[in-house]
Amino acid sequence: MVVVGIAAKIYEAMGIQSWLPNIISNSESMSKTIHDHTMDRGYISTSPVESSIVDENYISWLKEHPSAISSFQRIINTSKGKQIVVFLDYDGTLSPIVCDPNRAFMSDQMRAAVREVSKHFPTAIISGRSREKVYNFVKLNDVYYSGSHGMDTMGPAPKNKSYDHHDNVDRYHYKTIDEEGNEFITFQPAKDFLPAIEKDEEYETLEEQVESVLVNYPDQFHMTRGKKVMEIRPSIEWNKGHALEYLLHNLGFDNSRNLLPIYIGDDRTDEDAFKVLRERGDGFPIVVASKPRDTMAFHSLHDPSEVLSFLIRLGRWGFDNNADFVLT
Ligand SMILES: O=P(O)(O)OC[C@H]1O[C@H](O[C@H]2O[C@H](CO)[C@@H](O)[C@H](O)[C@H]2O)[C@H](O)[C@@H](O)[C@@H]1O
Repeated sequence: MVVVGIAAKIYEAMGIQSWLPNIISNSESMSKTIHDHTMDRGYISTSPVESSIVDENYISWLKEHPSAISSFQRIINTSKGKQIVVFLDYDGTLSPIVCDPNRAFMSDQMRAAVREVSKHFPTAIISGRSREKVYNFVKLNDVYYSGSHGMDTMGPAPKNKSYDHHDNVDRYHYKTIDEEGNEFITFQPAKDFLPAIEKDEEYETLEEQVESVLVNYPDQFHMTRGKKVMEIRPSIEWNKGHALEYLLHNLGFDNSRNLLPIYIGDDRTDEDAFKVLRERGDGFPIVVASKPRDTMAFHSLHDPSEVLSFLIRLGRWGFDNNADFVLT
């Protein structure tokens, strides 16, 4: 019953109430009820509702940053007469966070959803990775790519590489099956190092070492921090927020009155773009977060599987409303 109570609170926070009286206390049946319900609403069956977000703090945080899925209609209602433009972060947004950055694959489902969205709305992927790396993960030609935190931006590019994700099979490379029986290959070459990576003291030591090197280059470089990642960046005033503005300008959408930018991202570096949207006052910054955190975003999505649900709905809405965008 405790589990039912918490699940009910989560769903209430997500704006799902009508089915609550029908909840049954048997947890297996409840799982199925949640699964069926989420499927009905276009959610993804891998929803972590049954496990990891059973967290009171998260529930109250959700009230401040409501689910972009339950707010979907409200978001769409504000788009009347406006051009929706979609900005997506890559790691942690379109792909799950994994140990090896070279294995942060985007699922075929996500790719199909992004492809569908890009048919109807200008779509850009803004990443801390190099543009080429992101392109090689996403492999869609009709989207804009902005790599290196927006320092390297390019429009539609020809597909230039195939990606083989079945190489290097060893004991770290194993098959997992989701609730629907779909098979996934998981590859975690740094799995054995996880306990060490988790030790804050060691991360801090590394951080100190990097800083001690950078002290010699005060005008040229600075360090930024992401999810278990430190990056040395050239000291120029350019971030994902600038990239967003640059892309809007380049797409010819300077008239903010007719624009509805949507930006979805999970990292600290995405906050620069959220801030730009807040300041513009015309868009929807959406943070991908499975835990409460300080953010400039208005709405939230729990994880990439919810990003997928949101994008599927957006693409479907674009299709139903004949919103065709032709990239030039
Ligand atoms: O702007 P993003 O597209 O979110 O890229 C940010 C960083 O992403 C990568 O690191 C993160 O994802 C890795 C793979 O899931 C993970 O191993 C790492 O802990 C994360 O920080 C990428 O490696 C970085 O270069 C990007 O800056």
